[in-house]
Amino acid sequence: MLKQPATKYRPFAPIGLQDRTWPDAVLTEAPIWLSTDLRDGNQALVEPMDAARKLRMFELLLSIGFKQIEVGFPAASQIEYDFLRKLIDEKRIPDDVTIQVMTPAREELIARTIEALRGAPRAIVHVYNAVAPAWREVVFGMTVPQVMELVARSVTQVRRLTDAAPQTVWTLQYSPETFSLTELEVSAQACETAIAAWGEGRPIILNLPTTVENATPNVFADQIEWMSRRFGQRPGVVLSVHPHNDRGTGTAAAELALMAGAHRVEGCLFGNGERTGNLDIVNVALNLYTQGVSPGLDFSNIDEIRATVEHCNQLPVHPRHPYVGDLVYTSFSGSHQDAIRKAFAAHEAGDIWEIPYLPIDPKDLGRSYEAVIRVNSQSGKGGMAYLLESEYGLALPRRLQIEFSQIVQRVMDVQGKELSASDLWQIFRDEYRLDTEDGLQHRVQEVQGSGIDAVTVLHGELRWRGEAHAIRGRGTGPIDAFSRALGEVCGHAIRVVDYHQHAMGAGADARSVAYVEMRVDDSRTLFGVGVDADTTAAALAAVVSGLARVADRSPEQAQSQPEPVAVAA
Ligand SMILES: CC(=O)SCCNC(=O)CCNC(=O)[C@H](O)C(C)(C)COP(=O)(O)OP(=O)(O)OC[C@H]1O[C@@H](n2cnc3c(N)ncnc32)[C@H](O)[C@@H]1OP(=O)(O)O
Ligand SMILES: CC(C)C(=O)C(=O)O
Ligand SMILES: [Mg+2]
Repeated sequence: MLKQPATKYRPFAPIGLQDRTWPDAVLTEAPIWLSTDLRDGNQALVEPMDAARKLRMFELLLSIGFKQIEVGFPAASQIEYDFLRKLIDEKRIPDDVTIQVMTPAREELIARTIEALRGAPRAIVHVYNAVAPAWREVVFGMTVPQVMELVARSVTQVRRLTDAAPQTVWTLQYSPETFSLTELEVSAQACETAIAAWGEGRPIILNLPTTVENATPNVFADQIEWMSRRFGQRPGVVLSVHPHNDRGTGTAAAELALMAGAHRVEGCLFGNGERTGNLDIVNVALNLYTQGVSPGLDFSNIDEIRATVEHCNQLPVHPRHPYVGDLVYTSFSGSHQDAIRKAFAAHEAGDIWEIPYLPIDPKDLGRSYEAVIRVNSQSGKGGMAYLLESEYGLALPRRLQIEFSQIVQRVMDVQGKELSASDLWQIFRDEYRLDTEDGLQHRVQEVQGSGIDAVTVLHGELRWRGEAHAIRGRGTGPIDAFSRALGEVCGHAIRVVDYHQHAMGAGADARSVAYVEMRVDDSRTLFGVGVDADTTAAALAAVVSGLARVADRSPEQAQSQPEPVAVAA
């Protein structure tokens, strides 16, 4: 038995490119994108797409803006063949779009593939054969010259058959499959052989895959720069890459390869594909977007795209998947929420996007801000204040945020699950008695004196715990007068120490919300909240709310739930 399984493996040797230039390159434009969802993605599905799903995927890819789409492997099955025929016969390929189809370097399969393309206005014929040592030795049992012979024979056949169908504009794509695992000279020789058989200067895509990712992405970048030096300036040649994601670095490999000289990228939406998937083409495109480079693909309704992809592939997209997952624009943790809330408040339309923890504006992808902040036991006051403000228009003063977040935390400790904005609103209404009938029902207000010496005298009828009380109070203003009057009825000394008010809602439905911070019996400081169409009534209701909170606390509660701690602003 192996004691150290790592001894089974050997590292892939770096290629030792000394004067590499790609580390200094900056991506300033989008590459040519090829979607292989209908081929490489499809061949990896538990249940490959039927005709209806294929068509839906094709139309989705068109709507996103792909100009090159690998639509299948027509020699593989009747479904694949018929789908290609449908696209051509029903003239479903827009004038600015080129379809691509794949075939192994096998005579009968090449013949059937090109036959399937008859009548296509434009087409890329994609021929591949594996060139790495293990495949040469184990799969094909071929020497390097025999592999080159296979390439020459196959491409010559493609040329002969396509020359016989001049109504189609043909491009050859040659992929030395397993490129990243292959000696560079062997890959280069295979590409030279393909170019020579196809005809120097005629349009050819040299597509270099990490069929299986085998090294860190910088090694792939060196390989691509090496190939780019050899083929990058050759007339008719487009250098393309086709990364997979076995090491989880498909995106990095593609980006570094573009820096190293590739101009075209093949991949699948959300990284579907063999094993751990093809390169996630959405990821690379939106990474460019966040660097200020337009990818030329439209993901402005990413959720709809995801729904279609999930339908076609019958595979779910992970909630943490870059840019599209359900949770990727959501912060649960308090300090992140605090930073996001402050940055949103400071952000103005037209500003550069610099919102902490949100690398992209969710609205650019058709997502809303609703899910940006969600409250659970990891959250702080900022998150809950954000939800109450964005959903219910409550701008809680900072010290009230601190008080209320401790109340929410206690609920959370018992329930242990996420609280929605409406849960928070209900807790808030209950805690601050927004639904009680208590309060000043009728009031008559008079002001005696004037200027700095003016005194408000307030008369009225207070409803307190279901009973009506006639009250009369004098003070420096209505709040002060009312606090004194209320204190007399309830047997408490009330002093208002801070007061905030703002409008909630707009137009005829607008109401005023008042927050009073009060000191009761010189021993407790806490908030009361009142909402009313009238601003003074809202303020007075806030005083009743605060007092009710004091009065409702049983001695046991006071023991087990300490008063929220007032923290200095
Ligand atoms: C990295 C990639 O994504 S490669 C893409 C692969 N995609 C697919 O295979 C999906 C569709 N494929 C299919 O439906 C089938 O494989 C078919 C119809 C193409 C061929 O089926 P079969 O004729 O039964 O052959 P099979 O699939 O077993 O292929 C193995 C044979 O092809 C040869 N072969 C494999 N790849 C290639 C190639 N690129 N060029 C030439 N020959 C090849 C193998 O050496 C083997 O030959 P052998 O039978 O003489 O030993
Ligand atoms: C480009 C082709 C052959 C491919 O899918 C691969 O090598 O992964
Ligand atoms: Mg592949």
